Amino acid sequence: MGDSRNSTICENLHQMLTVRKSTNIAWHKSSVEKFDRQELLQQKGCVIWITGLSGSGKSTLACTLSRGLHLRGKLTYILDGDNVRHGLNSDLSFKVEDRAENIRRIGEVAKLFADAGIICIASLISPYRKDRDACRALLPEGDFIEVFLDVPLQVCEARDPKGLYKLARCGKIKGFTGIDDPYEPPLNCEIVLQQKGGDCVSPSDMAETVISYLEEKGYLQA
Ligand SMILES: Nc1ncnc2c1ncn2[C@@H]1O[C@H](COP(=O)(O)OS(=O)(=O)O)[C@@H](OP(=O)(O)O)[C@H]1O
Ligand SMILES: Nc1ncnc2c1ncn2[C@@H]1O[C@H](COP(=O)(O)OP(=O)(O)O)[C@@H](O)[C@H]1O
Repeated sequence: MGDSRNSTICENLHQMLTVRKSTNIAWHKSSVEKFDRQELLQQKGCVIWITGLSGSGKSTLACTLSRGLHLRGKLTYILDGDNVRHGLNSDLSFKVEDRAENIRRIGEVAKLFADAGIICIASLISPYRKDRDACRALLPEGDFIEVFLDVPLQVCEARDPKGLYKLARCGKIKGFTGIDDPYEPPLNCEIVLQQKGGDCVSPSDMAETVISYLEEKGYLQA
């Protein structure tokens, strides 16, 4: 009973957040389009969406990937969940509806970056499949590249670089992903990165896997 009431409240809140309130608006076209910007940059705009548990290595991969692409002369921009929550999303908590809004806003911003011709790297837990799929739906087919950092909870917890798992385990943080809040792994994403037989795969090897994918799909040329 309580659960179904909570989920109705969440659904209503979600609808309130996503209902369109801007009316009487028109779309203005520019004489400089995405195609022109991509020609200028010699690359194709897209979104690389890195999802995974806290401590799985999302920020590390985002930075390594950004550096690797930069060295190849490609323009990137990172939208890291932790960082965006310092500014644009500082009004959002970790409740289910606030996580949904965090992801929705980052998805919309990522879409703008991709339209600018930039390779946008979004790294955030984004624990719900529905929210990630909604971001995918914002972009043209192929331009949303979901990368799942498939690192087991025990490994993330052993790393615990910020001490957050420890706080979550002793109840000082409530609703921590993987402990007392859900994480829904992707069912069919573009890239899955895992450790190999218990050995760590280095962040630069992981970044190379992503760069090879981008190369193969033609994103590193106009
Ligand atoms: N309750 C709870 N659950 C998970 N994570 C928490 C929580 N509270 C704070 N943090 C810190 O916030 C970072 C995750 O922010 P995100 O914006 O990526 O989260 S989400 O996508 O909205 O779920 C996450 O950063 P990462 O460790 O880099 O993932 C944590 O540092
Ligand atoms: N491929 C990897 N192999 C081993 N350790 C890693 C790897 N990537 C990141 N780490 C380490 O794991 C910890 C969490 O990484 P971080 O990038 O902050 O994760 P997240 O952004 O998902 O919370 C850090 O101490 C980092 O040095």
